Amino acid sequence: MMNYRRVRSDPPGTPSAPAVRAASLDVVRGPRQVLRSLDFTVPRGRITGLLGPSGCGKTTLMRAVVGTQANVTGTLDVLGRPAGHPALRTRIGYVTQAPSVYDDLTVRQNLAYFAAILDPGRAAADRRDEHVDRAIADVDLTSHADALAGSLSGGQRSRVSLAVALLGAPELLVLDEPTVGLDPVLRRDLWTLFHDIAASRGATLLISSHVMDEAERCHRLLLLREGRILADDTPEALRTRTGSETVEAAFLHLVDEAAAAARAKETTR
Ligand SMILES: Nc1ncnc2c1ncn2[C@@H]1O[C@H](COP(=O)(O)OP(=O)(O)OP(=O)(O)O)[C@@H](O)[C@H]1O
Repeated sequence: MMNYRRVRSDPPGTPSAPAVRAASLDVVRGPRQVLRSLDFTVPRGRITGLLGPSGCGKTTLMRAVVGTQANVTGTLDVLGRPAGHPALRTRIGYVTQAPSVYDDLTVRQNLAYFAAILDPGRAAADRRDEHVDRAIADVDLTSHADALAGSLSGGQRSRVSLAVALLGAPELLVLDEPTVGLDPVLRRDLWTLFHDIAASRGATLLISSHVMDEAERCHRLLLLREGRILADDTPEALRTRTGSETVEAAFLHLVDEAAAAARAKETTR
């Protein structure tokens, strides 16, 4: 289905370096400390799900990873560089929750506009057309390529945003709730696409969701609650460790466990 350019290989000596490495990571937004002492890694070439209830800090963590978040302290390395390093700009694709497309342009014109920014110049015109066609096909919008973005459904507009992020063949794709509001068939198709992207070109995907059943589709999970990491494991290991049938049940088990530990700490003071 897809025919991506090969991503550049790791620098010599770092074949298994994680895509993201955080140590003692704190983020303050306004008067609040939103993320507290996070330590985790995101492995390369895999899909890592960032899950947790609304307001737990998923978007804040993603913004820190892509380098758009202020007041980040501690260590946060992304693709071997400190988060926010200018050299990372073309190596990361970021899709925010609100689709960032121009409603008065067609799908193809939207893609062509962003392709011209990424790969400017007349000499690159044919290559750009090829990349635009491929990105549109990857998100299954070929039949809507000449429709105005403003006339598309919410799910279709989200897929245009995703196509824009795929244009530069990024090594790391950071997707903030990409399936929110989509029907079950579209959600399944998008998850198939995410797995294709990871498998066919070794890209790393960090995908947030607050829908726990999507956790089962990830290779690895970071469960967040109130700005802290509750678990960093595979879905299977989480279910086994907590004796739960689903990741949702495992999450609830861990929440109860953390609350019990906090109460025990209070009473021993
Ligand atoms: N601009 C801001 N200034 C101050 N606090 C903020 C700001 N944006 C978000 N917050 C706070 O930071 C916390 C984490 O927000 P964040 O958007 O990262 O959560 P989330 O897990 O992505 O939520 P959702 O699933 O609803 O998108 C929330 O308590 C929120 O109120």
